[in-house]
Amino acid sequence: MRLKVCGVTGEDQLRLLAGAPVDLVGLWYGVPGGPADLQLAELAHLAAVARAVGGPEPVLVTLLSDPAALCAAVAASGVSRVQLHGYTTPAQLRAVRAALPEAELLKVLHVRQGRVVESALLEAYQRAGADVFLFDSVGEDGRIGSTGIPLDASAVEAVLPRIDRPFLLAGGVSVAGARAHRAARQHPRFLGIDLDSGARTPDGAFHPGLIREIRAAWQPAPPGLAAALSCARLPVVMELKARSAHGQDLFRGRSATRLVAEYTRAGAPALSVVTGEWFGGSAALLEEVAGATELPILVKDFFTKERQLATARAAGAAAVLLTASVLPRTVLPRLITAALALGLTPFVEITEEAELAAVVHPQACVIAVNNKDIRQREQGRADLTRSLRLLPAVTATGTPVPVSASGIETPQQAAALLAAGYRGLLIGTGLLGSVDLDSWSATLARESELAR
Ligand SMILES: O=C(O)c1ccccc1NCC(=O)[C@H](O)[C@H](O)COP(=O)(O)O
Repeated sequence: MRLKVCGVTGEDQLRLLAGAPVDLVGLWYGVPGGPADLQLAELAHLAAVARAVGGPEPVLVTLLSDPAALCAAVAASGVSRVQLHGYTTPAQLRAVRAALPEAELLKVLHVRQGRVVESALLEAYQRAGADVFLFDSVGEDGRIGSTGIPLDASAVEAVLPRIDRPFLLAGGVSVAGARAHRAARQHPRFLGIDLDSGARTPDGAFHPGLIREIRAAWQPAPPGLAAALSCARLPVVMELKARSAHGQDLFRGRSATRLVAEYTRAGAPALSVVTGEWFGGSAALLEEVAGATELPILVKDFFTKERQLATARAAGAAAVLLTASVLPRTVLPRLITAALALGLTPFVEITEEAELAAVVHPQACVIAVNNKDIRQREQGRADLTRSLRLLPAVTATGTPVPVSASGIETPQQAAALLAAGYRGLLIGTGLLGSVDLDSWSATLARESELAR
Protein backbone atom coordinates (compact mmCIF):
# COMPACT_ATOMS: atom_id res chain seq x y z
CA MET A 1 0.00 0.00 0.00
CA ARG A 2 1.23 3.52 -0.81
CA LEU A 3 0.72 6.45 1.52
CA LYS A 4 0.68 10.03 0.26
CA VAL A 5 0.79 13.10 2.46
CA CYS A 6 -0.55 16.25 0.87
CA GLY A 7 0.11 19.98 1.32
CA VAL A 8 3.82 20.08 2.14
CA THR A 9 5.15 23.63 2.16
CA GLY A 10 8.58 23.51 3.84
CA GLU A 11 11.94 21.78 3.76
CA ASP A 12 11.68 20.87 7.46
CA GLN A 13 8.42 19.01 6.75
CA LEU A 14 10.04 17.07 3.91
CA ARG A 15 12.90 16.04 6.17
CA LEU A 16 10.47 14.96 8.90
CA LEU A 17 8.38 12.93 6.44
CA ALA A 18 11.51 11.29 5.02
CA GLY A 19 11.74 9.41 8.33
CA ALA A 20 8.06 8.45 8.37
CA PRO A 21 6.37 5.66 6.43
CA VAL A 22 5.38 7.98 3.56
CA ASP A 23 5.80 7.14 -0.14
CA LEU A 24 4.56 10.31 -1.83
CA VAL A 25 4.26 13.98 -0.89
CA GLY A 26 1.79 16.33 -2.58
CA LEU A 27 3.16 19.77 -3.53
CA TRP A 28 0.39 22.22 -4.44
CA TYR A 29 0.86 24.42 -7.45
CA GLY A 30 -1.88 26.23 -9.33
CA VAL A 31 -4.37 26.03 -6.44
CA PRO A 32 -5.34 29.68 -6.11
CA GLY A 33 -6.21 30.61 -2.51
CA GLY A 34 -5.22 27.14 -1.27
CA PRO A 35 -3.45 27.17 2.12
CA ALA A 36 -0.50 25.15 0.80
CA ASP A 37 -0.21 26.68 -2.67
CA LEU A 38 3.39 27.25 -3.82
CA GLN A 39 5.04 29.59 -6.30
CA LEU A 40 6.77 27.86 -9.21
CA ALA A 41 10.23 28.53 -7.71
CA GLU A 42 9.12 27.07 -4.34
CA LEU A 43 7.72 24.00 -6.07
CA ALA A 44 11.00 23.45 -7.92
CA HIS A 45 13.02 23.98 -4.73
CA LEU A 46 10.96 21.55 -2.62
CA ALA A 47 10.99 18.95 -5.38
CA ALA A 48 14.78 19.21 -5.46
CA VAL A 49 14.97 18.84 -1.66
CA ALA A 50 12.66 15.82 -1.79
CA ARG A 51 14.98 14.17 -4.28
CA ALA A 52 18.06 15.16 -2.27
CA VAL A 53 16.80 13.75 1.05
CA GLY A 54 15.84 10.53 -0.72
CA GLY A 55 12.48 10.43 1.03
CA PRO A 56 8.96 10.40 -0.39
CA GLU A 57 8.57 11.17 -4.09
CA PRO A 58 6.86 14.45 -4.99
CA VAL A 59 3.48 14.74 -6.72
CA LEU A 60 2.42 17.99 -8.35
CA VAL A 61 -1.13 18.63 -7.09
CA THR A 62 -2.97 21.16 -9.20
CA LEU A 63 -6.26 22.60 -10.37
CA LEU A 64 -4.65 23.54 -13.68
CA SER A 65 -5.69 21.64 -16.76
CA ASP A 66 -3.95 23.72 -19.41
CA PRO A 67 -1.29 21.50 -21.06
CA ALA A 68 1.16 24.38 -21.65
CA ALA A 69 1.05 25.54 -18.02
CA LEU A 70 1.44 21.99 -16.78
CA CYS A 71 4.37 21.32 -19.14
CA ALA A 72 6.09 24.44 -17.77
CA ALA A 73 5.58 23.31 -14.16
CA VAL A 74 6.82 19.79 -14.88
CA ALA A 75 9.86 21.15 -16.74
CA ALA A 76 10.74 23.60 -13.95
CA SER A 77 10.26 21.11 -11.09
CA GLY A 78 11.21 17.81 -12.67
CA VAL A 79 8.13 16.28 -10.98
CA SER A 80 6.71 13.59 -13.22
CA ARG A 81 3.54 12.73 -11.25
CA VAL A 82 0.68 15.14 -11.79
CA GLN A 83 -2.53 15.05 -9.75
CA LEU A 84 -5.33 16.77 -11.66
CA HIS A 85 -7.43 17.84 -8.73
CA GLY A 86 -10.05 19.99 -10.45
CA TYR A 87 -13.00 19.21 -12.70
CA THR A 88 -10.72 18.50 -15.67
CA THR A 89 -12.75 17.12 -18.59
CA PRO A 90 -11.76 13.93 -20.45
CA ALA A 91 -10.83 16.09 -23.48
CA GLN A 92 -8.53 18.24 -21.34
CA LEU A 93 -6.99 15.15 -19.79
CA ARG A 94 -6.37 13.74 -23.27
CA ALA A 95 -4.56 16.97 -24.20
CA VAL A 96 -2.45 16.83 -21.02
CA ARG A 97 -1.65 13.19 -21.78
CA ALA A 98 -0.45 14.15 -25.26
CA ALA A 99 1.66 17.01 -23.90
CA LEU A 100 3.17 14.93 -21.07
CA PRO A 101 3.41 11.38 -22.46
CA GLU A 102 5.88 10.26 -19.78
CA ALA A 103 4.05 11.72 -16.77
CA GLU A 104 1.94 9.66 -14.39
CA LEU A 105 -1.49 11.30 -14.38
CA LEU A 106 -3.65 10.97 -11.29
CA LYS A 107 -7.24 12.04 -11.93
CA VAL A 108 -9.26 13.05 -8.90
CA LEU A 109 -12.85 11.78 -8.72
CA HIS A 110 -14.97 14.00 -6.51
CA VAL A 111 -17.42 12.40 -4.10
CA ARG A 112 -20.29 14.64 -3.11
CA GLN A 113 -23.63 13.87 -1.45
CA GLY A 114 -23.20 10.11 -1.73
CA ARG A 115 -22.10 9.88 -5.36
CA VAL A 116 -19.06 10.23 -7.56
CA VAL A 117 -19.59 13.47 -9.49
CA GLU A 118 -17.68 12.17 -12.54
CA SER A 119 -19.44 8.77 -12.51
CA ALA A 120 -20.62 9.08 -16.11
CA LEU A 121 -17.11 9.92 -17.32
CA LEU A 122 -15.05 7.11 -15.78
CA GLU A 123 -14.56 5.14 -18.98
CA ALA A 124 -13.81 8.37 -20.87
CA TYR A 125 -11.04 9.28 -18.38
CA GLN A 126 -9.58 5.80 -18.74
CA ARG A 127 -9.58 6.08 -22.53
CA ALA A 128 -8.10 9.59 -22.31
CA GLY A 129 -5.05 8.26 -20.43
CA ALA A 130 -5.58 8.58 -16.67
CA ASP A 131 -3.09 6.31 -14.93
CA VAL A 132 -4.52 6.40 -11.42
CA PHE A 133 -7.79 7.57 -9.88
CA LEU A 134 -7.94 9.34 -6.55
CA PHE A 135 -11.30 9.53 -4.78
CA ASP A 136 -11.69 12.64 -2.63
CA SER A 137 -14.62 14.16 -0.76
CA VAL A 138 -16.14 17.54 -1.55
CA GLY A 139 -17.39 19.93 1.14
CA GLU A 140 -21.08 20.85 1.47
CA ASP A 141 -20.14 24.26 0.08
CA GLY A 142 -18.38 22.70 -2.94
CA ARG A 143 -14.90 23.12 -1.48
CA ILE A 144 -12.40 20.60 -2.90
CA GLY A 145 -9.02 19.35 -1.66
CA SER A 146 -8.03 18.68 1.96
CA THR A 147 -11.58 19.12 3.23
CA GLY A 148 -11.10 16.71 6.16
CA ILE A 149 -14.52 15.22 5.35
CA PRO A 150 -14.63 11.39 5.54
CA LEU A 151 -15.01 9.78 2.15
CA ASP A 152 -18.34 8.01 1.49
CA ALA A 153 -17.48 4.30 1.18
CA SER A 154 -20.65 3.23 -0.64
CA ALA A 155 -20.21 5.92 -3.31
CA VAL A 156 -16.72 4.59 -4.02
CA GLU A 157 -17.79 0.93 -3.99
CA ALA A 158 -20.61 1.66 -6.44
CA VAL A 159 -18.16 2.61 -9.21
CA LEU A 160 -15.26 0.23 -8.47
CA PRO A 161 -16.57 -2.52 -10.80
CA ARG A 162 -16.16 -0.05 -13.71
CA ILE A 163 -12.62 0.98 -12.88
CA ASP A 164 -9.61 -0.65 -14.47
CA ARG A 165 -6.98 1.68 -13.03
CA PRO A 166 -5.34 1.63 -9.58
CA PHE A 167 -6.99 4.00 -7.13
CA LEU A 168 -6.18 5.99 -3.99
CA LEU A 169 -8.63 7.04 -1.30
CA ALA A 170 -8.60 10.52 0.26
CA GLY A 171 -10.87 12.63 2.42
CA GLY A 172 -10.65 12.76 6.19
CA VAL A 173 -8.49 9.60 6.25
CA SER A 174 -8.18 8.47 9.88
CA VAL A 175 -7.61 5.29 11.89
CA ALA A 176 -11.34 4.97 12.57
CA GLY A 177 -12.24 5.40 8.89
CA ALA A 178 -10.34 2.26 7.80
CA ARG A 179 -13.17 -0.03 8.84
CA ALA A 180 -15.78 1.62 6.61
CA HIS A 181 -13.47 1.16 3.61
CA ARG A 182 -12.70 -2.48 4.26
CA ALA A 183 -14.16 -3.61 0.90
CA ALA A 184 -12.25 -0.97 -1.08
CA ARG A 185 -9.02 -1.78 0.78
CA GLN A 186 -9.38 -5.42 -0.26
CA HIS A 187 -9.99 -4.51 -3.89
CA PRO A 188 -7.19 -5.73 -6.18
CA ARG A 189 -6.72 -2.20 -7.58
CA PHE A 190 -6.47 -0.47 -4.21
CA LEU A 191 -3.21 1.48 -4.36
CA GLY A 192 -3.26 3.40 -1.11
CA ILE A 193 -4.35 6.48 0.81
CA ASP A 194 -3.81 10.21 0.66
CA LEU A 195 -3.94 12.27 3.85
CA ASP A 196 -3.55 15.83 4.93
CA SER A 197 -5.46 16.85 8.06
CA GLY A 198 -5.31 13.27 9.43
CA ALA A 199 -1.49 13.39 9.34
CA ARG A 200 -1.30 16.56 11.47
CA THR A 201 -1.66 17.59 15.09
CA PRO A 202 -4.25 20.32 15.82
CA ASP A 203 -1.61 23.01 15.30
CA GLY A 204 -1.08 21.79 11.72
CA ALA A 205 2.28 20.05 12.20
CA PHE A 206 2.84 16.67 10.55
CA HIS A 207 3.06 13.84 13.09
CA PRO A 208 4.96 10.68 12.05
CA GLY A 209 3.36 8.66 14.89
CA LEU A 210 -0.14 9.46 13.63
CA ILE A 211 0.88 8.61 10.08
CA ARG A 212 2.28 5.27 11.23
CA GLU A 213 -0.98 4.43 13.05
CA ILE A 214 -3.09 5.33 10.04
CA ARG A 215 -0.89 3.29 7.74
CA ALA A 216 -1.23 0.22 9.96
CA ALA A 217 -5.03 0.60 10.14
CA TRP A 218 -5.46 0.96 6.36
CA GLN A 219 -3.06 -1.78 5.31
CA PRO A 220 -5.17 -4.05 3.11
CA ALA A 221 -6.35 -7.26 4.62
CA PRO A 222 -4.37 -10.35 3.72
CA PRO A 223 -5.44 -12.25 0.60
CA GLY A 224 -8.62 -14.31 0.42
CA LEU A 225 -9.08 -17.74 1.95
CA ALA A 226 -7.57 -19.85 -0.85
CA ALA A 227 -4.48 -17.67 -1.17
CA ALA A 228 -4.06 -17.44 2.61
CA LEU A 229 -4.14 -21.25 2.93
CA SER A 230 -1.83 -21.74 -0.05
CA CYS A 231 0.90 -19.54 1.43
CA ALA A 232 0.53 -20.72 5.04
CA ARG A 233 3.06 -22.78 6.95
CA LEU A 234 0.15 -24.31 8.87
CA PRO A 235 -2.81 -24.31 6.48
CA VAL A 236 -5.42 -24.63 9.22
CA VAL A 237 -8.61 -22.58 9.32
CA MET A 238 -9.04 -22.23 13.07
CA GLU A 239 -12.67 -22.13 14.14
CA LEU A 240 -14.55 -20.18 16.80
CA LYS A 241 -17.57 -22.30 17.68
CA ALA A 242 -19.26 -21.48 20.99
CA ARG A 243 -20.93 -24.86 21.58
CA SER A 244 -20.53 -28.39 20.27
CA ALA A 245 -23.41 -30.22 18.61
CA HIS A 246 -24.03 -31.85 22.03
CA GLY A 247 -24.36 -28.50 23.76
CA GLN A 248 -20.91 -28.55 25.39
CA ASP A 249 -19.44 -25.08 26.03
CA LEU A 250 -16.30 -24.82 23.90
CA PHE A 251 -15.20 -21.25 24.74
CA ARG A 252 -14.89 -22.11 28.46
CA GLY A 253 -15.06 -18.50 29.62
CA ARG A 254 -12.66 -17.18 26.96
CA SER A 255 -13.82 -14.18 24.96
CA ALA A 256 -13.84 -14.30 21.17
CA THR A 257 -11.19 -11.57 21.17
CA ARG A 258 -8.92 -13.67 23.36
CA LEU A 259 -9.42 -16.72 21.13
CA VAL A 260 -8.58 -14.64 18.05
CA ALA A 261 -5.34 -13.57 19.74
CA GLU A 262 -4.49 -17.17 20.67
CA TYR A 263 -5.24 -18.47 17.17
CA THR A 264 -3.20 -15.66 15.62
CA ARG A 265 -0.24 -16.47 17.87
CA ALA A 266 -0.56 -20.14 16.92
CA GLY A 267 -0.15 -19.14 13.25
CA ALA A 268 -3.72 -19.24 11.91
CA PRO A 269 -3.81 -18.06 8.28
CA ALA A 270 -7.63 -17.76 8.43
CA LEU A 271 -10.44 -18.05 10.95
CA SER A 272 -13.88 -19.65 10.82
CA VAL A 273 -16.77 -18.25 12.84
CA VAL A 274 -19.86 -20.36 13.39
CA THR A 275 -22.77 -17.96 13.54
CA GLY A 276 -25.39 -20.74 13.36
CA GLU A 277 -27.57 -20.82 16.48
CA TRP A 278 -27.32 -24.60 16.94
CA PHE A 279 -23.71 -24.03 17.84
CA GLY A 280 -24.33 -21.02 20.07
CA GLY A 281 -23.29 -18.59 17.33
CA SER A 282 -24.61 -15.11 16.58
CA ALA A 283 -24.04 -12.02 14.46
CA ALA A 284 -22.47 -10.42 17.55
CA LEU A 285 -19.81 -13.14 17.62
CA LEU A 286 -18.90 -12.39 14.01
CA GLU A 287 -18.82 -8.68 14.76
CA GLU A 288 -16.41 -9.20 17.63
CA VAL A 289 -14.10 -11.43 15.59
CA ALA A 290 -14.14 -9.09 12.57
CA GLY A 291 -13.24 -6.19 14.82
CA ALA A 292 -10.30 -8.11 16.27
CA THR A 293 -8.59 -9.48 13.16
CA GLU A 294 -7.62 -8.76 9.58
CA LEU A 295 -7.27 -12.48 8.77
CA PRO A 296 -9.76 -13.80 6.22
CA ILE A 297 -12.93 -14.97 7.98
CA LEU A 298 -15.05 -17.92 6.87
CA VAL A 299 -18.62 -17.58 8.15
CA LYS A 300 -20.39 -20.86 8.87
CA ASP A 301 -24.16 -20.70 8.84
CA PHE A 302 -27.06 -22.12 6.85
CA PHE A 303 -26.98 -19.71 3.92
CA THR A 304 -29.90 -20.18 1.56
CA LYS A 305 -30.47 -16.69 0.14
CA GLU A 306 -28.33 -14.13 -1.69
CA ARG A 307 -29.18 -11.36 0.75
CA GLN A 308 -27.73 -13.41 3.64
CA LEU A 309 -24.45 -13.54 1.73
CA ALA A 310 -24.43 -9.76 1.30
CA THR A 311 -25.06 -9.35 5.03
CA ALA A 312 -22.13 -11.66 5.83
CA ARG A 313 -19.91 -9.73 3.41
CA ALA A 314 -20.81 -6.43 5.02
CA ALA A 315 -20.05 -7.93 8.45
CA GLY A 316 -16.51 -8.83 7.37
CA ALA A 317 -16.74 -12.32 5.83
CA ALA A 318 -14.14 -13.29 3.24
CA ALA A 319 -15.74 -16.69 2.63
CA VAL A 320 -19.10 -18.33 3.28
CA LEU A 321 -20.09 -21.93 3.95
CA LEU A 322 -22.37 -23.50 1.36
CA THR A 323 -23.38 -27.00 2.46
CA ALA A 324 -24.05 -29.08 -0.64
CA SER A 325 -25.95 -31.83 1.22
CA VAL A 326 -28.68 -29.48 2.46
CA LEU A 327 -29.01 -27.11 -0.51
CA PRO A 328 -31.27 -28.06 -3.44
CA ARG A 329 -29.29 -28.78 -6.63
CA THR A 330 -30.66 -25.66 -8.28
CA VAL A 331 -29.85 -23.38 -5.37
CA LEU A 332 -26.17 -24.24 -4.79
CA PRO A 333 -24.96 -22.98 -8.21
CA ARG A 334 -26.95 -19.76 -7.72
CA LEU A 335 -25.42 -19.13 -4.31
CA ILE A 336 -21.89 -19.89 -5.55
CA THR A 337 -22.33 -17.38 -8.37
CA ALA A 338 -23.81 -14.78 -6.02
CA ALA A 339 -21.00 -15.23 -3.49
CA LEU A 340 -18.37 -14.76 -6.19
CA ALA A 341 -20.09 -11.61 -7.45
CA LEU A 342 -19.89 -10.21 -3.92
CA GLY A 343 -16.16 -10.95 -3.72
CA LEU A 344 -16.72 -13.85 -1.30
CA THR A 345 -15.02 -17.23 -1.60
CA PRO A 346 -17.62 -20.01 -1.63
CA PHE A 347 -16.49 -22.66 0.87
CA VAL A 348 -18.48 -25.59 -0.44
CA GLU A 349 -18.73 -28.58 1.88
CA ILE A 350 -19.54 -32.01 0.53
CA THR A 351 -20.02 -35.43 2.10
CA GLU A 352 -20.50 -37.50 -1.08
CA GLU A 353 -18.90 -37.42 -4.53
CA ALA A 354 -22.29 -36.94 -6.24
CA GLU A 355 -22.65 -33.54 -4.55
CA LEU A 356 -19.76 -32.21 -6.64
CA ALA A 357 -21.99 -32.18 -9.74
CA ALA A 358 -23.73 -29.02 -8.55
CA VAL A 359 -20.49 -27.14 -7.79
CA VAL A 360 -20.05 -24.49 -10.48
CA HIS A 361 -16.81 -22.47 -10.86
CA PRO A 362 -14.86 -25.01 -8.77
CA GLN A 363 -11.56 -23.23 -9.51
CA ALA A 364 -12.87 -20.19 -7.64
CA CYS A 365 -14.27 -22.22 -4.73
CA VAL A 366 -12.63 -23.85 -1.78
CA ILE A 367 -14.14 -27.35 -1.70
CA ALA A 368 -14.10 -29.12 1.64
CA VAL A 369 -14.98 -32.65 2.64
CA ASN A 370 -16.89 -32.64 5.92
CA ASN A 371 -16.01 -35.69 8.01
CA LYS A 372 -19.22 -35.39 10.01
CA ASP A 373 -22.79 -35.11 8.81
CA ILE A 374 -24.68 -31.91 9.36
CA ARG A 375 -27.97 -33.69 8.57
CA GLN A 376 -27.45 -35.56 11.84
CA ARG A 377 -26.58 -32.21 13.44
CA GLU A 378 -22.98 -33.43 13.57
CA GLN A 379 -23.90 -35.71 16.43
CA GLY A 380 -22.55 -38.85 14.79
CA ARG A 381 -18.90 -39.87 14.87
CA ALA A 382 -16.45 -38.26 12.49
CA ASP A 383 -15.14 -40.44 9.67
CA LEU A 384 -11.75 -39.18 8.49
CA THR A 385 -11.52 -41.97 5.91
CA ARG A 386 -14.23 -40.06 4.01
CA SER A 387 -11.70 -37.30 3.37
CA LEU A 388 -9.16 -39.81 2.10
CA ARG A 389 -11.75 -41.48 -0.14
CA LEU A 390 -13.08 -38.27 -1.70
CA LEU A 391 -9.77 -36.44 -2.17
CA PRO A 392 -9.15 -37.59 -5.80
CA ALA A 393 -12.65 -36.48 -6.87
CA VAL A 394 -12.31 -33.13 -5.10
CA THR A 395 -8.87 -32.50 -6.59
CA ALA A 396 -10.17 -33.38 -10.06
CA THR A 397 -12.60 -30.43 -9.93
CA GLY A 398 -9.67 -28.01 -10.12
CA THR A 399 -10.34 -26.41 -6.74
CA PRO A 400 -7.07 -24.75 -5.73
CA VAL A 401 -7.21 -25.81 -2.10
CA PRO A 402 -8.96 -29.05 -1.14
CA VAL A 403 -9.85 -28.90 2.55
CA SER A 404 -10.71 -31.57 5.10
CA ALA A 405 -13.13 -30.29 7.75
CA SER A 406 -14.56 -31.45 11.08
CA GLY A 407 -13.71 -34.13 13.55
CA ILE A 408 -9.93 -33.62 13.36
CA GLU A 409 -8.84 -33.95 16.95
CA THR A 410 -5.11 -34.50 17.11
CA PRO A 411 -2.10 -32.94 15.37
CA GLN A 412 -1.20 -36.43 14.16
CA GLN A 413 -4.56 -36.80 12.38
CA ALA A 414 -4.10 -33.31 10.89
CA ALA A 415 -0.59 -34.12 9.66
CA ALA A 416 -1.82 -37.37 8.07
CA LEU A 417 -4.51 -35.51 6.10
CA LEU A 418 -1.97 -32.95 4.86
CA ALA A 419 0.42 -35.75 3.94
CA ALA A 420 -2.39 -37.42 1.98
CA GLY A 421 -2.67 -34.31 -0.21
CA TYR A 422 -5.07 -31.91 1.54
CA ARG A 423 -3.95 -28.28 1.13
CA GLY A 424 -6.06 -27.06 4.03
CA LEU A 425 -7.85 -28.22 7.17
CA LEU A 426 -10.70 -26.76 9.19
CA ILE A 427 -10.58 -27.48 12.88
CA GLY A 428 -12.85 -26.29 15.67
CA THR A 429 -13.43 -28.61 18.64
CA GLY A 430 -9.93 -30.14 18.53
CA LEU A 431 -8.30 -26.72 18.92
CA LEU A 432 -10.85 -25.22 21.30
CA GLY A 433 -10.51 -28.24 23.58
CA SER A 434 -6.73 -28.37 23.55
CA VAL A 435 -4.99 -27.29 26.74
CA ASP A 436 -2.01 -25.81 24.92
CA LEU A 437 -2.70 -24.42 21.48
CA ASP A 438 0.90 -23.43 20.81
CA SER A 439 2.10 -26.94 21.44
CA TRP A 440 -0.78 -28.35 19.33
CA SER A 441 0.34 -26.29 16.33
CA ALA A 442 4.06 -26.92 16.99
CA THR A 443 3.37 -30.66 16.98
CA LEU A 444 1.45 -30.37 13.72
CA ALA A 445 4.33 -28.41 12.16
CA ARG A 446 6.83 -31.04 13.32
CA GLU A 447 4.70 -34.01 12.20
CA SER A 448 4.07 -32.41 8.80
CA GLU A 449 7.79 -31.78 8.39
CA LEU A 450 8.52 -35.45 9.19
CA ALA A 451 5.86 -36.62 6.75
CA ARG A 452 7.49 -34.66 3.88
O1 LIG B 1 -21.93 -27.88 8.29
C1 LIG B 1 -22.86 -27.07 8.23
O2 LIG B 1 -23.70 -27.06 7.31
C2 LIG B 1 -22.96 -26.00 9.27
C3 LIG B 1 -23.89 -25.03 9.10
C4 LIG B 1 -23.99 -24.04 10.05
C5 LIG B 1 -23.16 -23.98 11.10
C6 LIG B 1 -22.19 -24.95 11.29
C7 LIG B 1 -22.09 -25.96 10.37
N1 LIG B 1 -21.18 -26.92 10.53
C8 LIG B 1 -20.35 -27.01 11.69
C9 LIG B 1 -19.04 -27.23 11.27
O3 LIG B 1 -18.81 -27.07 10.12
C10 LIG B 1 -18.00 -27.59 12.27
O4 LIG B 1 -18.08 -26.71 13.30
C11 LIG B 1 -16.62 -27.48 11.67
O5 LIG B 1 -16.49 -28.29 10.59
C12 LIG B 1 -15.54 -27.86 12.72
O6 LIG B 1 -15.77 -29.13 13.19
P1 LIG B 1 -14.99 -29.64 14.48
O7 LIG B 1 -13.52 -29.47 14.23
O8 LIG B 1 -15.34 -31.07 14.62
O9 LIG B 1 -15.46 -28.81 15.61
